[in-house]
Amino acid sequence: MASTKTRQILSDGEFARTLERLAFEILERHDQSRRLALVGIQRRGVELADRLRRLLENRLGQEVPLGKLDINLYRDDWTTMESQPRISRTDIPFPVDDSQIILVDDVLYTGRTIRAALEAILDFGRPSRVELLVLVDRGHRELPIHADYVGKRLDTSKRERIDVLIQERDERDAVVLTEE
Ligand SMILES: O=P(O)(O)OC[C@H]1O[C@H](OP(=O)(O)OP(=O)(O)O)[C@H](O)[C@@H]1O
Ligand SMILES: O=c1cc[nH]c(=O)[nH]1
Repeated sequence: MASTKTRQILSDGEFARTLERLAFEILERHDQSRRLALVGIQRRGVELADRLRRLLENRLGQEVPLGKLDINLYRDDWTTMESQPRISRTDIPFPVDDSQIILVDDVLYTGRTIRAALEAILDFGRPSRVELLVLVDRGHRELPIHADYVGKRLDTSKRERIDVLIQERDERDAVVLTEE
């Protein structure tokens, strides 16, 4: 049996501080914006976006709309996937036209999830701008996609896997690298 080695990349304290820094970076660029909205990609992007929303609302003193996106139907490997795509929920409860959207996901790897997410968002309307925030950018892009806000950049090998654990779903906050 192949052995696996696991290493913690972010502890719960580092995780919280990283989200606070990312919220400050958003505020630096979106000072007075009333058209700011967050969209989390299912699954853990949604919980991350919700954490960021609370941090932003505390600072801005105004509500920041939060949407959820399930990109499974937009995947470019849909027809070759062995199992049926898992359908969770898409809910965009704000007008997308002219909004400034920050798309939130846990890990950026090939970029194919983000490509699909952009296609999904554009089906709802025409935002004035879309930016990307990820907790971990692990490299190995297969498309010309980059993140505007990055929690942690990691040089990884393709044999490694990054898992983001989040309290609301996994009972603790952490980022873990597994080498197979
Ligand atoms: O840049 P990419 O190569 O597209 O990879 C990044 C995506 O992979 C993971 O999702 P996964 O498909 O594992 O589903 P999950 O979020 O439901 O666990 C992760 O949450 C990102 O959304
Ligand atoms: O390492 C990886 C690659 C894709 N998606 C993840 O969540 N982790």
